[in-house]
Amino acid sequence: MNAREIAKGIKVISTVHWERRLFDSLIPLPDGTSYNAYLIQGSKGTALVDTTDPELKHELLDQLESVEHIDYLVTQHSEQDHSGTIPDVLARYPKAKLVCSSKAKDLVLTHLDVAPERIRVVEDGEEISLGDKTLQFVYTPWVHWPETMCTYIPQDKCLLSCDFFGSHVATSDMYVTNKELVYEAAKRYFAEIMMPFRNMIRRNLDKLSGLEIDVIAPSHGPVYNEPDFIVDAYKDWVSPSMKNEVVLPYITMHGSTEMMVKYLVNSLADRGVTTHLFDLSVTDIGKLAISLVDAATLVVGTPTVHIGPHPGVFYAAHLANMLRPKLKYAAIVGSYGWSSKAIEQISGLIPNLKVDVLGTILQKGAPTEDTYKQLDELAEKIANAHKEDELVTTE
Ligand SMILES: Cc1cc2nc3c(=O)[nH]c(=O)nc-3n(C[C@H](O)[C@H](O)[C@H](O)COP(=O)(O)O)c2cc1C
Repeated sequence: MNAREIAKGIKVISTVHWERRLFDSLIPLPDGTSYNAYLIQGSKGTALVDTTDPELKHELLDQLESVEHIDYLVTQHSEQDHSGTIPDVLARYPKAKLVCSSKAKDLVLTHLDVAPERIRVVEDGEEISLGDKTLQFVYTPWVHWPETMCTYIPQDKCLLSCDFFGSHVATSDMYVTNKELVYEAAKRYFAEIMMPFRNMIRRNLDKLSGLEIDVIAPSHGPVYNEPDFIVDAYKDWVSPSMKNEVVLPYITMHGSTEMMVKYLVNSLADRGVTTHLFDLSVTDIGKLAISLVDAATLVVGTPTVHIGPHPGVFYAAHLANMLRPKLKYAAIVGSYGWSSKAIEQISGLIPNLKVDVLGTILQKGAPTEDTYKQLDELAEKIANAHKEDELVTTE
């Protein structure tokens, strides 16, 4: 995209990765993504904040063709999708200083080919004046690496937020136009890389609440000219409150586990509980992560394979453990043929989840009338636990 002005003297240079479908070899990207760099031209100096993924470096360098001089190249986050083109930008502008947080210096030096003498470390709250524009640096650690910082430009009430508030959306729109799409993409991004640092993010939100912000300009996805939309969403995601929802990832090889989980979904629905059901053999793992942001209960469904859970369930259980969602309750259901350690092994995979186990139902072969009775009892326990906690149902 051509550089576009979000305020006088502040331009977004968005390099759009329309066709990318996987991020960090981990996060599915159904809607592609973009990497945003910001050019700030003050009366006495020019800064570029962040760069782009090396795959798209020529798009950024082309946009900088008309920019003769850069005094500062600010790197808010050292991950290569924003920092990978730093060596090329520094080579183009030999007098530019690379500005970063104290923790970022080591990451930059170990990940990129940058001369140490070109680096200027800024502390939390430090400012750099560009004349009629000021760059105010706000440390926001663990969004989602330890070194991350935001840049606030008080004259324009503009916050450059890097990954914080970002969304993986490839779009030609500069500002958010499709709120539903951006909400889901931002929630996916939060779920997959920021949820484990929920408490730190809450602290960072508190820190930013002291700033007057008209525009949030993230490093992925469109710019927010109505920042409350995304700030309120983040406040909700990091709040301790949970919803009257069950997340149910499962796998089946011959249908028995599937009969059990589908019965359970109906039984829960009859009791007013919403279930997000995911067949792990086909599911988008990002959707599973999104549903873990709000849910109170995790139910895992698995057949037994070589004594333990199906390998696909291993992955999902490990992911849930790693993402540390709010979750308060759990249960395990499934089918086996002759001998199983599936329940013990799944329990061992989720030590980070401080959950009350409301039931385990392991059926030999296909479900029977007694299995369905047990599933109704489990649904009743889950619904009662949610009621006692006064969990709300999503509208
Ligand atoms: C490759 C494979 C390995 C299995 N290993 C075990 C096992 O170690 N212990 C066991 O009790 N059942 C084992 N089974 C049997 C299944 O757990 C059983 O058929 C179960 O009912 C399948 O559930 P499903 O219909 O949901 O796929 C195995 C089945 C397959 C296909």
